[in-house]
Amino acid sequence: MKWSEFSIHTSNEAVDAISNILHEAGASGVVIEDSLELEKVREQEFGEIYALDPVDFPTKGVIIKAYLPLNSFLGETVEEIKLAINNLASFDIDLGENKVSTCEVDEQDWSTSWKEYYHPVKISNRFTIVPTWEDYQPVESDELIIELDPGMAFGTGTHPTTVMSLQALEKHVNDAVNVIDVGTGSGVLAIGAALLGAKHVHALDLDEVAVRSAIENVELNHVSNQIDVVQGDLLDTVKEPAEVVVANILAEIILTFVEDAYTIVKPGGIYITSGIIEGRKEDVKQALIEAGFEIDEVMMMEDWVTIVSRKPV
Ligand SMILES: C[S@@+](CC[C@H](N)C(=O)[O-])C[C@H]1O[C@@H](n2cnc3c(N)ncnc32)[C@H](O)[C@@H]1O
Repeated sequence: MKWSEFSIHTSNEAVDAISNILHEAGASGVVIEDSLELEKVREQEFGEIYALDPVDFPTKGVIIKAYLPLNSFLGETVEEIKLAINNLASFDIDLGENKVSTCEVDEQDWSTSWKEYYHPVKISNRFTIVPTWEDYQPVESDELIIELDPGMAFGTGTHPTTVMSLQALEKHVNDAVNVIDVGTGSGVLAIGAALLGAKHVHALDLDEVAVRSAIENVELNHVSNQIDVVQGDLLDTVKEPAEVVVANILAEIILTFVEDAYTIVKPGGIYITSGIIEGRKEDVKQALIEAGFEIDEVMMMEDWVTIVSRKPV
């Protein structure tokens, strides 16, 4: 079968909105590539492992790739997608380079082309993200392996906002805590929390494609007994408070539920907010403090920020 490959060079800020447009246009999966990341990752080979050095990644925007079946509606669909993307500018969303290109590919080409790019990536002291087709053996005795299939949807798990969230989870999750993962996407953070020993993880996402992808990844990583994945809007499905709550969503969305988040974090517990573009850091910090949280740590990678806050006892 023939497919049309869309490559959209845009800004970090526009990723969620453009991914939604592509999903709505019928794309079966959307993959986000930091434009310099793949190049750097390939250059910095250390044996089988590729190291990500946060300070080494200048911001050049991202490339979003999506695949649509080649059929008689394609011309119309391409025009609709371009129009919808250009309309985002009227919501003050920076579109960066805003270059859209398409080309024709065979299914076999794109389903195997991922394999040239993605290799095991060590993203923190303990976590290594391994594509499903790689036969990887842990190097360290306490190393934790998260298996993901970047071809399915929602990226490789190596986006700065995901990496910082996993690094924060590594510090705060142990076998005494329950975790809530708001906007689970591929399920990568929920899986990470389960591998760190969390008693239970409640993972949720608004997007049903994300929910399906997360369920598949949870099964792939053999952590179904610790995680439930549901479709839900923000905290609607949350029944019990937890010691650790993580939300890797955009600042605009985080700001809408800071007070509700405060009620579902147990006293003494941790709230990890990620997906915050640098320009919104102070707004989110301020909102967290006003809701009653104390700021524990502010992490930065490229122009992304993760804020770890604590609910006082
Ligand atoms: C930036 S992705 C993060 C995915 C994953 N947690 C990670 O760290 O890689 C944000 C996710 O939030 C989800 N999302 C957006 N709005 C939401 C809402 N109102 N309720 C639940 N999930 C939402 C999106 O569908 C997307 O999967």
